[in-house]
Amino acid sequence: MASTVLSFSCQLFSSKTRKPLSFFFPRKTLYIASMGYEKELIAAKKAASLAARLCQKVQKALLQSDVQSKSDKSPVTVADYGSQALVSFVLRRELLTDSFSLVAEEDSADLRTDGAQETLERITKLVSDTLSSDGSYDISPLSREDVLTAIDSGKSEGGPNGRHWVLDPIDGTKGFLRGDQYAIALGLLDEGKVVLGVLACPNLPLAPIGSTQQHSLQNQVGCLFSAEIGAGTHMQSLDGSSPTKVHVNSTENPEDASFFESFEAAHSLHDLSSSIAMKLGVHAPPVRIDSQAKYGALARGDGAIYLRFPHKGYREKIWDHAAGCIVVTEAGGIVTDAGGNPLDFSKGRFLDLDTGIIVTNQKLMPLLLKAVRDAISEKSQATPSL
Ligand SMILES: Nc1ncnc2c1ncn2[C@@H]1O[C@H](COP(=O)(O)O)[C@@H](O)[C@H]1OP(=O)(O)O
Ligand SMILES: [Mg+2]
Ligand SMILES: [Mg+2]
Ligand SMILES: [Mg+2]
Repeated sequence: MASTVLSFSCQLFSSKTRKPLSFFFPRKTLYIASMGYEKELIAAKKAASLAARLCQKVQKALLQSDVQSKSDKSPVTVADYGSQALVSFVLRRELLTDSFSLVAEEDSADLRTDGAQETLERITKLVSDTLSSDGSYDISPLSREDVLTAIDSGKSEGGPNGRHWVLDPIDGTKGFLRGDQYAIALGLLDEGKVVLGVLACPNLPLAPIGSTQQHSLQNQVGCLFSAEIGAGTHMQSLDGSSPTKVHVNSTENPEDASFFESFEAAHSLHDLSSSIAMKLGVHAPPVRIDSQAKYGALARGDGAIYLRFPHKGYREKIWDHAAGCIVVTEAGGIVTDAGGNPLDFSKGRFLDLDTGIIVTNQKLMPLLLKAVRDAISEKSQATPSL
């Protein structure tokens, strides 16, 4: 079981004179056991890895196909639903619990219509094939109804009590369609707090992004990040290498920091990020990639800052940040809204946020918060509707 070690020394004071008494307690070491989510973490890694396998198959077929145009939404639909059904199925099989609760992005309403039966059949075959390729489940062929039920198990509202799994079966749909970055993002809430998170990023290079140095892992892609509260963040290849511990970039100097943001300008205000970066003195141009792969890349130190400022009116969902948030915080980083408040995952399916999400290391956060405040106030003076 993972544990956190705290060391401290302590001195007593006389209640009459307020002078220190002449002895010290010896340095003590306290072992605070983490709550222990090992079983859940193993299940989550297995579920996300299998879902990644399913998504990779669909993305490969999509990119090789001469027939389907990239704007065709159907392959993405098949992969989204397939990934959600698969994760739900694996978690239930691995954890064997009666109180299974899943907050997930997709639901089966569209698949229950008459016109969707062919799509549903494709999804059912994909899920069955992926499960059989793993070989660890003795499944009689899955029925369409099994798949619909598995997808609909993601309708939970979450909240502050008990345990809830939180899933984005494909985060970064646009990246998936382009053949770029996407992630399968799975987290676990316990009493409103994220206690574990797994990010499977099938197209993320094992070597650092943006590094100009030659690296032995240069051409290998497919990363699995996993984090458990109090136990740090690890990365391994989706092919199954052993996990290594990762840490956020520790730079204190914004001039050495590079920053991540959404590839899609529709998802985040690029001009606001540029103005924040300028105020901070960041020299490097933004690194624009899709999905929570940004959180993974940041957790292993590829860049030092992630800025996300959705357009007015957009409400962030918990499945878009739960796994990414713990992957970064357990690697030593901080995730807050633009006002410096920690993200609150206990409010149901949505996050209530002040303006945007910012991520960096402990040392840069005060400078970053100031730059964010200044840039937002300048922008709102120029455009009062922000
Ligand atoms: N208008 C929008 N503004 C911000 N985020 C969005 C918007 N539309 C979809 N998203 C979600 O943003 C996330 C990806 O953002 P990015 O890749 O830019 O970081 C995804 O969760 C995506 O949903 P989805 O899970 O359906 O892909
Ligand atoms: Mg998403
Ligand atoms: Mg999604
Ligand atoms: Mg979506």
